[in-house]
Amino acid sequence: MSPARAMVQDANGAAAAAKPLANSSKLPKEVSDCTYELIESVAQFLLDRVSIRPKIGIICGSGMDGTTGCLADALTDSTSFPYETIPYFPTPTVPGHMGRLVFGYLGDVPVMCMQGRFHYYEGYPLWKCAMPVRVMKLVGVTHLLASNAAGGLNDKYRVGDIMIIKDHINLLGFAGNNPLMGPNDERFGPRFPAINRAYDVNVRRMAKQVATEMDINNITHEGVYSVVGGPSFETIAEIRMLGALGVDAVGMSTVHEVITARHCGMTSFAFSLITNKSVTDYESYEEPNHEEVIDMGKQREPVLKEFITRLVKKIEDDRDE
Ligand SMILES: O=P(O)(O)O[C@@H]1C[C@H](O)[C@@H](CO)O1
Ligand code: HPA
Repeated sequence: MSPARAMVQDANGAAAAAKPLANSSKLPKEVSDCTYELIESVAQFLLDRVSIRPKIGIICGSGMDGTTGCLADALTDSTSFPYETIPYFPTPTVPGHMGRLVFGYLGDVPVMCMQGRFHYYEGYPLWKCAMPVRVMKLVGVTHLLASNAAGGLNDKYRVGDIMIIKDHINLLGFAGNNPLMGPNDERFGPRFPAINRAYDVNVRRMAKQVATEMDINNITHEGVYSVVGGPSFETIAEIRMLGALGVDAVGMSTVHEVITARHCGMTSFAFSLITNKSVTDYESYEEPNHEEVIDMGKQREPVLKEFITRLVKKIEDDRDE
């Protein structure tokens, strides 16, 4: 075992160690209070308590972040921080979304993993939803991998399929809402970042190789994701509009995280698990619901775990070259 590994505390130990400091600090209310220095202090809080130095940060979407069968459970030599023990961190309010930041090894690759994310519909502004991505950056993470659950619009997609995201339509952005709104600190990135190459072509290529190796090409696609605010699912007219815009899958997350990651120079990759088919027919009695989203996430969890583990390994090997 490497010296770095030997120093990692067990999950309970670290959580206990984290508690006293965290309770004394409240999440800032205004974006202008969420400064570089504040994010730096959160990153330092974590770095002081773990010895591994991950280059890959993972955000687990619905179904992969629950109390059972979560990706984070697959990490070895793990140190876990319940969100409420981390200074200035928000806490999730959605059933099925745990709230823990877990450091550990996926296979033999050091990673940090968000088990539970923050959504706009929970009442958090987008900068707050995406704040953990900046923490990852200052911890030293170079690659963000985000997963989500999404409704499938593309006729070829079936429930349980995987969609590698090649691009997004930021509907919240169209409505004048973006995680980068507010003062810009150039230490994170430029005022006007380009976002047209948000989903890294090289990592997407690796993900497709992984799908081939796992023999899951028949359930793997590449497509366009659109974010809506939620929490209500879409109307039929809205789904038809999104389809006409070229959207393949629709969800309520990820885009603000990827924008924030790209702004601070991180390489980004994201994929959707198609947990339900979007309803396009006025005669249909089908209704999307959160329970089916969680159930499908759990059913596909072994495949997704394998998919992410192999991808993380490829990214790490590629970084080393
Ligand atoms: O966090 P993700 O985007 O995976 O969660 C999706 C969107 C809503 O939070 C929820 C709807 O069931 O799943
Ligand atoms: N719409 C929006 N978000 C979602 C869906 C959906 O159909 N399924 C899972 N998350």
